[in-house]
Amino acid sequence: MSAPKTLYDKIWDAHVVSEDEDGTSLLYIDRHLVHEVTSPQAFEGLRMAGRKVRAPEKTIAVPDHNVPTTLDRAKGIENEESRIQVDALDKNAKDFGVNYYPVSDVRQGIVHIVGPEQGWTLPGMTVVCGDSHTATHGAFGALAHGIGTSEVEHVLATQTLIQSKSKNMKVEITGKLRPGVTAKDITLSVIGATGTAGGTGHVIEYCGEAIRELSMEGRMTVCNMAIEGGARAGLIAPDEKTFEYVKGRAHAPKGAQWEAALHWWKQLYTDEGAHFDKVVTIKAEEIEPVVTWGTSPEDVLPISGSVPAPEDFKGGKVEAAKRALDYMGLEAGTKLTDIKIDVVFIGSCTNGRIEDLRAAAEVVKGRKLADGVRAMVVPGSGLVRAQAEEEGLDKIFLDAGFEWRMAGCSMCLAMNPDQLAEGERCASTSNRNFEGRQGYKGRTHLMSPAMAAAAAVTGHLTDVRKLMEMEDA
Ligand SMILES: CC(C)[C@H](C(=O)O)[C@@H](O)C(=O)O
Ligand code: SF4
Repeated sequence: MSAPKTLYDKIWDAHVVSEDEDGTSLLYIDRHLVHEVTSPQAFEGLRMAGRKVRAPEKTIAVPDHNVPTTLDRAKGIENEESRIQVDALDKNAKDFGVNYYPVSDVRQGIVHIVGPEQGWTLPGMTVVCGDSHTATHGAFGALAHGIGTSEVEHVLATQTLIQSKSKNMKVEITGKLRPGVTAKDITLSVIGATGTAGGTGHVIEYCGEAIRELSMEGRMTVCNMAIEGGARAGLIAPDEKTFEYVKGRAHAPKGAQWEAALHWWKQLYTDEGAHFDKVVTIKAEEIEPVVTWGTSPEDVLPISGSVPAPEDFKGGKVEAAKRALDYMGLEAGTKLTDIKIDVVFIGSCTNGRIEDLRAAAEVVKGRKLADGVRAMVVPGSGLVRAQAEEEGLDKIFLDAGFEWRMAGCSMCLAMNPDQLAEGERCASTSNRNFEGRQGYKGRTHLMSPAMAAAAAVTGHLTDVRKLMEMEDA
């Protein structure tokens, strides 16, 4: 019998092409996702060297960060820097013959939503992209992580990547979530518990009853933020839900190939007795709907709490908390539910999928935006948008006074005109609350789609369970 292996060990071992004396390995890459921000120099490097893309059929490109999300976006991009990046991707995709979903294609959207949607992301694969939130694809039991632009060029040219193996970390969420608590609350609570450096040097495998009970979309939300917890990647072992989600998608295997793939996918679990270098266990029943109060994803608290005081922290964190409170314009001791908001953003690769829009719409239905609040819903892909319209969700949002946008990263990072004005405070379903992330001097509170919707209709941070009169509130 060979030694018990973790899921990460198994995928790693299946992809090692060669091992170097310096301890690094050359890994085969199954899927290379590409967006317009981190790829221009990589393609240019190939062009200058007279090289080709080694496996264009395994390379998938889509513009997302810079694209306008207004209905008239076919008119083109005003901002020159943004336009140059998107135009470059248009040209590079054509010149190098890779799979491409241009802005005019209904399948266009955020790269991490398009990959799974089109069946490019499959269990047991290695998936890379010049983007830190590539961790999202780990929800399928794929080893997925971000790479830098020079690595993008290396993968384009060789379909391989030089890597050092990470350590194994297990995050187990035991028991069942209470009503009104979502995948976003799990992933933020994990970071609250471990800190943004808690996963450094590790690949996290999320497991436990609460993870198994999540839908594939919820699992993507959890893995999406593995990087915010410092980890190289997040993983969830594939199961029947995974196979069901993947089956029949455009680029999923078919017929005999499907059967062969299933055979391999069913071996993708951590063996009994396999070693983890670090283990974190959280009880699902103890997780509440949470929001962030500061400028790091670890600045997270249950909505029933109050803004902390710098003295509540230790060491270097005291100064960081002072600065965060100052930047956020918050006073220690303020009840979180007394924090008024100006803007609501529902979207991003964390929470821009159909179930997220359904959850938000359920809260918004029959209600109106609070006075003075502006809000936008930005579906994660054109197909998510179409599905939502088929279900009448667009009408619910429009009737309440929300803007209903086209797909893209949008106000998650404000590379397009969707930005906060100075000092504006936003309830956001995205994954980063860094200073200026959503616009110069803009302030971000991260939360789930249901919680963002509750803030939209009340005008302040709100416990969605109270608004919806759920038993646990
Ligand atoms: C632009 C890109 C490189 C960046 C990332 O890597 O994550 C972006 O997607 C983000 O979310 O900050
Ligand atoms: S939606 Fe946000 S986090 Fe996701 S890839 Fe785009 S900018 Fe990055």
